Amino acid sequence: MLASDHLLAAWLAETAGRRLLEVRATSGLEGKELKDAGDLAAHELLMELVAEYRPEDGVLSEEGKDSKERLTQDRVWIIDPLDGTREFSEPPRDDWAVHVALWASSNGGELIAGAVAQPALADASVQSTFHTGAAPVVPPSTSPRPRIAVSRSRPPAFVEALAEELGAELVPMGSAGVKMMSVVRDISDAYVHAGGQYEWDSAAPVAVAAAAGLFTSRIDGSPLRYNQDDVYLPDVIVCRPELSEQILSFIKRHGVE
Ligand SMILES: Nc1ncnc2c1ncn2[C@@H]1O[C@H](COP(=O)(O)O)[C@@H](OP(=O)(O)O)[C@H]1O
Ligand SMILES: [Mg+2]
Repeated sequence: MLASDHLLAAWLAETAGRRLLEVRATSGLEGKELKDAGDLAAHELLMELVAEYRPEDGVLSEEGKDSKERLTQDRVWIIDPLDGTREFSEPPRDDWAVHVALWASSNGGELIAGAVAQPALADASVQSTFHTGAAPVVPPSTSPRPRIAVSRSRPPAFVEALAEELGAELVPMGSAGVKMMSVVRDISDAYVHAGGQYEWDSAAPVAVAAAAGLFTSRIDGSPLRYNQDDVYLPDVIVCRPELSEQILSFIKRHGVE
């Protein structure tokens, strides 16, 4: 099974997710200490497992040192060991995730696999790992008006104006990955972010969202590019395809300030 990059990504994200649940349940830590312990435990486990199963590949992790050797490698894993760190430290919140993506130099550089695990969602009735090995099927929208997923702690001001123009409502939640998976899961219809983020915040969820047939781009409509020298990737749109034109047009007319 681990010969497949898709299934390896899913297994890595799930395994790190289980480790995070354990840290949350048994460490006795809270607040910043819990955040740091989670970040570190998931990062170290993922580094060990990638080295064991894909020793030739490069890695870019939020919690690791960026060696830049990855710029010369054909395959690079882009990992956020714990996205939504704040929500992780607020049990029993479930809006945090593990992101594992694989970038390859083919076709000028592209994401070729990705997985987002949402470990705290895990109960028998709800799928909690989304991955490119079995691309999720996005159900028809159940909402009479569009829903836009926004940060719980720092919703960008322009998204409120965008929501007004679209007649949309805002759905606050933590974690970039959880917000993108909320579009996949028909909990929202769009995630529009600007003002700061890094490649690891969006790589895996964008790979999954694209595989599920959703629209993904930068806010100027250009493609999202990964494994760049500068890993700052401050803006992203993930939405149902039928909303992309309206969203891009709003941003073109009003900007994001
Ligand atoms: N303005 C900004 N600058 C840098 N990172 C940002 C950001 N806004 C959001 N992020 C990152 O995107 C992720 C989701 O944030 P939010 O829940 O507020 O939407 C978080 O990742 P981490 O939890 O991995 O740090 C957060 O750090
Ligand atoms: Mg993150």
